[in-house]
Amino acid sequence: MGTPAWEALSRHHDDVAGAHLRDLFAQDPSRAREMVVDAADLHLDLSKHRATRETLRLLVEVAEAAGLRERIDAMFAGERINTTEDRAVLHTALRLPRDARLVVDGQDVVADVHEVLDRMASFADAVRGGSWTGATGQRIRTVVNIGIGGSDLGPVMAYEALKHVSDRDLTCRFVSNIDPTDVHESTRDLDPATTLFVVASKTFTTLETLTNARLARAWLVEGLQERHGLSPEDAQAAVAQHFVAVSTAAEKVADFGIDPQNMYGFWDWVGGRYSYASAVGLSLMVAIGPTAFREMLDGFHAMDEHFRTAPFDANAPVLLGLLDVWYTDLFGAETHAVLPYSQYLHRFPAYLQQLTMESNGKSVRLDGSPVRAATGEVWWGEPGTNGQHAFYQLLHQGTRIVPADFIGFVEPVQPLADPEGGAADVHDLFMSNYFAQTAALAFGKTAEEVAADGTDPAVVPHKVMPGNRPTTSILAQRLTPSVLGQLVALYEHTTFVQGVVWGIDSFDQWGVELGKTMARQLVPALTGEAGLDEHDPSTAALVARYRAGRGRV
Ligand SMILES: O=P(O)(O)OC[C@H]1O[C@](O)(CO)[C@@H](O)[C@@H]1O
Repeated sequence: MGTPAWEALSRHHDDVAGAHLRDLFAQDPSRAREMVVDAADLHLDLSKHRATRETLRLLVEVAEAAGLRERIDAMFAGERINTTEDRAVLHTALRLPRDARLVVDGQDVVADVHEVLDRMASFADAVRGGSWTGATGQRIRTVVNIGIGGSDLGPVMAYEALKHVSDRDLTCRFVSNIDPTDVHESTRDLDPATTLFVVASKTFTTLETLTNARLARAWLVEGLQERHGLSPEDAQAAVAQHFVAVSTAAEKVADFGIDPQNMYGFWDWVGGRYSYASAVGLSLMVAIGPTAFREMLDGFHAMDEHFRTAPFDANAPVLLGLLDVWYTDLFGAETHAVLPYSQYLHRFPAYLQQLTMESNGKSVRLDGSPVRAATGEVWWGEPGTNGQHAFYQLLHQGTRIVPADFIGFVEPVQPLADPEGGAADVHDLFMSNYFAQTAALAFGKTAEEVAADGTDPAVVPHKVMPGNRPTTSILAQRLTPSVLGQLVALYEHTTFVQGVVWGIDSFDQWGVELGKTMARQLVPALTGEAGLDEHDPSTAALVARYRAGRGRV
């Protein structure tokens, strides 16, 4: 921004912004073949973007001027690029192969990573194989992950995505919200004797997680006594068999009462939203098994290597990140839709919300000065085809520009014949929507075409499909653990690329702190132990109403 490369891009935007995708394809039909990127097992079609090959070239120059090469190298080398927290950013080290070596502060982090992975694998095998039992000797049937943010969204997203490779004799549940109904609904039909809790919290200070863990511990201890006749002492001691922890904070885990032997650690160079390839993925590993988990890590690593080594003009995360900058800063796009054509990926948009918005929702640069352009995008989405019957109307005919990612798979995970017995199976019916939607968004339907259908002239304007709506199509053969890892790493690095161009720290999250502090301070006001005078008039009035409703006037 402010560089000659940025100025050149802005001038180029003036030239191409008015062009319709219909014209861009007419001028350059080969863009369908050439504006594509292959990264590991992912094929990305960028041809339906409101951009030309010249645009991509100029965007790459912007990235070079922003020092992207140096920033990538610094991240992979373990430099402390998260400057506001003075931390290295090394989620990529979580997926390095066993024989790699990366020394940070005199310590080979790869050896540390694999030591924890091996312990996790032994534990996962023991739970899956039935040798790790609950206090009554019964095998574990349900794993309940208690965590929030990065300690929840990654594991739950990946568990849902890879359910088809999970052990169906075991079920995972995920409790995150401090709303007590979450823990209640997640445990009410469970047997404490066959339930294992994984308390996942990087800091082990997060109010929601510790509160839910305490509620779960009380439910376990009480249930083992009432339903299984354990003495209070035995039920208390059973916590060791029914609770494990995932954290960077060993002392706090011990203070909570979880045996440090049953703690799986990670490191401060793993950000919460970048953490599910670490021990934070323990519940997932129990569900899908160590082999599939390692396949997923290999998928992450394949994308890491692509990002680290591919030239920028053939580098998927670089080009996706730059296209996001293109739309955000030059077209004024405010949101970004992610539309997986896979029901298994139904939590993927929610996962990406934390990844992208906690990372890039910033308004100051690394040096504390105000950013020079709009940053971040509001990420949202739902799986297709559900979204087609809900919000696609706005994508097709609304006045806003919403860049959208369509993620689809060639092979179905569950092969099912067409119930009518035709040539098309249900996956064909499903995927025809994936292809149709991006074509309709790009090329639309003109007034002439609508009129030619014999449409009432008064209705023609309502049926015109403007087209020129940008999309990325991401196509992979099949939703495997490896492909899931590749997809996640793709978006992690895309997020980083944007942050580098905007000059921000994509790895801190100071903006979440004030609300947490204020919530803690407000508790006495809610109970009536403290007055309301020190709060702003609006909040005081609302709390007064709440208090009255709870009989605490
Ligand atoms: O794993 P922890 O330390 O409990 O934190 C949970 C989440 O809370 C946040 O710090 C935001 O409040 C996220 O960045 C993080 O993923």
